[in-house]
Amino acid sequence: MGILAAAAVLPGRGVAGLAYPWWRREQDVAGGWVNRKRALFVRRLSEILQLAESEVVDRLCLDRRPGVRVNRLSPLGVAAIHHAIADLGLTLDPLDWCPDGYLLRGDKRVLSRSEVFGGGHAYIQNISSLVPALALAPAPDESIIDLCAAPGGKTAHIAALVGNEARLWANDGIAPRLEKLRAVTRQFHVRLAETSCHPAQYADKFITERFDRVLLDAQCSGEGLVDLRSSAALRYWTEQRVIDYGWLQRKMLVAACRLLRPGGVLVYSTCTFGPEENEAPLSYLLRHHPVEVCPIEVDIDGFAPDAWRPGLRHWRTETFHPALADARRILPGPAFEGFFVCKLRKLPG
Ligand SMILES: C[S@@+](CC[C@H](N)C(=O)[O-])C[C@H]1O[C@@H](n2cnc3c(N)ncnc32)[C@H](O)[C@@H]1O
Repeated sequence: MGILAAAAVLPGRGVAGLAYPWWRREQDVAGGWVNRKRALFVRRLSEILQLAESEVVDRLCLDRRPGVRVNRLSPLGVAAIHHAIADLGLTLDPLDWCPDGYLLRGDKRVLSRSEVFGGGHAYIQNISSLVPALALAPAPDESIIDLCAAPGGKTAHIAALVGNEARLWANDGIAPRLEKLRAVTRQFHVRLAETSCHPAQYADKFITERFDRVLLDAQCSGEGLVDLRSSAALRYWTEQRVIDYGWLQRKMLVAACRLLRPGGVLVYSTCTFGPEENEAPLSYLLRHHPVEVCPIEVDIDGFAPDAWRPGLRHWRTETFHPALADARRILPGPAFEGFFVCKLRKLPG
């Protein structure tokens, strides 16, 4: 067969076989795949969050205002930290629902490159990440474990809430991440009783101590952090990956529950939306282990009305535990990243 004849029968070729070269076809196939994945993702989130698809897209295409937590553990003192931040030409707008929590007005890079951050006097984090430690409501003298702790933002927040006066244990399942956690906690003046590198799903096999409070800020598919303006935003996202994480999280939750003493409190959080990673593993825990859901007493409603949704009762063929209405699904917005938080208490028995 001659070249022109071959070109004529190959799919995707133009009349002369050159008008639509192979590399354009590859690009279009990849582009079509990316667009289909994006459409599937947006449709899924629209169902989960009960928002119009256009609103899902708008909420995942935002430059969010950065959050800042002024670090009470710093030897500099809170007033001096505020002065140092003002001297950088930056402004802090207080969050009435989070002590020492602020929204930053100004360029985050100015703060991250400054001695205020380098010296561990103020931590930069999205304000959704402030909710889990507040929900945990730690108290001095308690024993507390953070099971997926690296890089350490929430560990440092817990330490600040108790003035470094709790027995605080930080675990992360990935060794290099644990090193990062050690560096961050040193930088932010956090006193840790223990660090360890165990897979959270088996942590109860390695750790014999039982705790007053457990934070499980689980590894997840990160749907709440997706920025749809980036063509690579969904590179690693698939529904199968979401389902696989759900199985891991179920095991992590069971181990976390076993690490609690009766009456102890567990906070489960993810930065993802899939019910497979949130309500499904939690429903399993509630149906097979002695735990109950507690309301989350962090009042973000005045700050951002309509900022969150209750946990879902149904998703596709599944029905979830009714108590999960007290879980919170924080919607992505101009300040909040997408997040899920649930607080549980271990019952005696
Ligand atoms: C969402 S991040 C935690 C963020 C952290 N809580 C913070 O506020 O800085 C999840 C962490 O889980 C860790 N991780 C992944 N798989 C794990 C496992 N099987 N067991 C324990 N930790 C794991 C990752 O290394 C990652 O640091």
